[in-house]
Amino acid sequence: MQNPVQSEQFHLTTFYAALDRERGQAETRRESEQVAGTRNAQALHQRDGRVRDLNARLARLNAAEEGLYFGRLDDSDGEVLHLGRIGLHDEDYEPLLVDWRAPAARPFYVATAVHNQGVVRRRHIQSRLRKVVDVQDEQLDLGRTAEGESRLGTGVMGEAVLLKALEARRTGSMESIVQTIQADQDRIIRSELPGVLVVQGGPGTGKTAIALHRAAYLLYTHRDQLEKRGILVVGPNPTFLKFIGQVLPSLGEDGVRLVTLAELYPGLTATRPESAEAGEVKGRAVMAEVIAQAVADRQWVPAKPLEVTVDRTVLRLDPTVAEEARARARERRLTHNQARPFFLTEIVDALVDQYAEIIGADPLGGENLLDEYDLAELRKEVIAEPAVQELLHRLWPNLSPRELLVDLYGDERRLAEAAPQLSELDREHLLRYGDDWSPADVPLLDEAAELLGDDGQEAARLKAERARAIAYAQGSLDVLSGSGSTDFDEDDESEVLTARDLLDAEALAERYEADDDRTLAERAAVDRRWTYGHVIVDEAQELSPMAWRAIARRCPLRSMTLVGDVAQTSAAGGGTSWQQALASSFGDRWRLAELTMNYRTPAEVMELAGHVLQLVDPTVKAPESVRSTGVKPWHVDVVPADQAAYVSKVAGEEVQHGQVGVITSRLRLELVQEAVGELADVTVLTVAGAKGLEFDSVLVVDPEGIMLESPRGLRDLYVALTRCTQRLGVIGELPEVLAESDAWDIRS
Ligand SMILES: Nc1ncnc2c1ncn2[C@@H]1O[C@H](COP(=O)(O)OP(=O)(O)OP(=O)(O)O)[C@@H](O)[C@H]1O
Repeated sequence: MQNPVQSEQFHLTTFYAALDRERGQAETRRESEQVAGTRNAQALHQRDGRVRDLNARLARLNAAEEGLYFGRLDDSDGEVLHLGRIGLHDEDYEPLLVDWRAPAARPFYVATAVHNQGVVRRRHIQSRLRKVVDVQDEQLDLGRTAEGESRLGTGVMGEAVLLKALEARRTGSMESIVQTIQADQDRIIRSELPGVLVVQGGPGTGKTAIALHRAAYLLYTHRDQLEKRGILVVGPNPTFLKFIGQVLPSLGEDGVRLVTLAELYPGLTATRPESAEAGEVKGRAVMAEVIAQAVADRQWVPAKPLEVTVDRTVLRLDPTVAEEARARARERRLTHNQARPFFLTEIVDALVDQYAEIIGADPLGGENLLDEYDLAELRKEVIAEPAVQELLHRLWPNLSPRELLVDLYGDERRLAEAAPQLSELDREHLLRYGDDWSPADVPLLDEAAELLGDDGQEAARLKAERARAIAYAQGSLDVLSGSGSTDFDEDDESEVLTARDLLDAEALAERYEADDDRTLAERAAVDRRWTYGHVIVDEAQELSPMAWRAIARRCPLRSMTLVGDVAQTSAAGGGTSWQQALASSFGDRWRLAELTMNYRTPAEVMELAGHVLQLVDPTVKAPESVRSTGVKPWHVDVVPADQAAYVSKVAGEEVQHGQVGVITSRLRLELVQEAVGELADVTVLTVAGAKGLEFDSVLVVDPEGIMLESPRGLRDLYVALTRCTQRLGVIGELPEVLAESDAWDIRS
């Protein structure tokens, strides 16, 4: 009998042959599509679509190259199922390899010895560069046992393979976990598409990994629904997005846009730093009312009549006229900028009437001497008068969201009028000058954009887009007519009209617009009103109520996955309970799933972090580590003056264990960064920057400082202590909560 490695090598070779065949076929089809000559615009357009589909298929096939085949299920009837990163067929279209996301693959992740779902053996196949390197079996029929079966009885699936993955050195990028997804994680990944799913889990429970695999699962299962609108993934910072950026491409999926909150509003990246207090005020739900009031305040009615001079004639605008015009414009329930022309028309009408009465008055007391033509001329004159324009601008200006906020933040009086519900101190936090933006401004800009509507800039942008499409289409037509003059053959497709016969550039542009060559992420990025088929938010506990409003707006269907840990909240405006965080945008219309196993942090480190968690919230249980390393965390108290140099020395030593993360207080950041310099494999960050990341070895520097420099400092310390996969060292004076623990290996 063949040994398992040999027999699986046979299968693996068959699957790679199928992969190569499919790849070859797709490439050949793409080539023939590209060289096929046609002058018919519609046929061209359809061909472009086919080429795009083939490119997507090829990208998926290429992404499946490493670890193509990783699992096998044998059932009691002798049926065998092979599982892989992608589905493959043989030449007769018989299934060879089942995509891990297909319903048939599910027992691989959820079958247990107690509920074996008919599976008698689960096999894990590990390969490298098309060679099987290891095979692990789990016997799931209770009558039999086999080597490699879960020793701990923890219900951990594929324990040996899992532990190998967890113990492996980190590469600086998150990797796919398709081979070792655990049953409780699988339930979340395959949870139904509609509704808001909140995934609460402590550090290292796999929330990020699961969220990304869920995106891949949803795109596979609901491709028709999701392909056009895409999935939005919101993460805490650019480093984090870089860290997770390879997971979905490695699963062959690209219909996803990854952003931080700072990039959510088109046309700006909001990176201006600001105080935690200002950020907190801006995030409050009440700011929606403040913005609405700020907009309403820009629809001004003067307290007394205003005078304006047109060609030496003084005209008066009565407050009641402005008041009534404003009421009627508001009744239309349009946005501020959309309603503006209706308001202006009434004001101009009133001024023109007055003007006509004055200058058209019959000295003999008869009827007004002006005819319709004269009135139209007077109207033009009134509108052209700069003083009238200025008056109209004061009464109801055309506003962009940025202008509204610049004016609001920069004017104490405006702030007091728009935000009477805020305290004076809160308003002081908002007061500032300039047109640069912090992440907390993004939801406010978005809110303002909703209420103001298009200020003309968006229309200008769309016009530019359209001009681009027309220019492109014109180019295509020129190429077509050029080729038509040289190689047109009477016999060849003589009934097919050339593009120019059928279409002009404008009409062709319309088609190209519908068939945009930019990626989904690129198109969505420039369109504030883009709505996604599904939204995933990572580190969701950090979001303020205003941020939730901006996110919810991007998914009117409310199909969302929100993953986070309310014990790790750093942001002053973030949530410390899901009820409180989500109430204003989702009420109680969300479902909760919880994760309790920690796949990252070793038990020795978690014991220490657990003390901090006890203080953060005594009702929360720390997640249980799936493994221990036998290495206790260590501590050295080094006086602040010597800390940076000491850290640099130790970080240099720690790199022998892999990627090193140095997490320090904001106060010490620069000093430590300078001391560490450009050491390879060492990253120096604050807790905010380390959110969601992990390293083989972590040095936490100045724990007391981390704890004291923010109102949520204890939670920050908890985050910092839980970033390592192997080793933790703490440098500097210990806060009491850590000093009391006996989980330490004390260094001198
Ligand atoms: N089933 C699994 N198989 C292999 N590795 C896993 C599994 N689940 C989680 N991991 C690994 O555990 C580590 C932690 O996962 P992840 O970063 O997704 O956790 P998290 O819950 O988002 O953590 P945090 O809240 O601390 O940021 C990652 O390296 C991830 O790949």
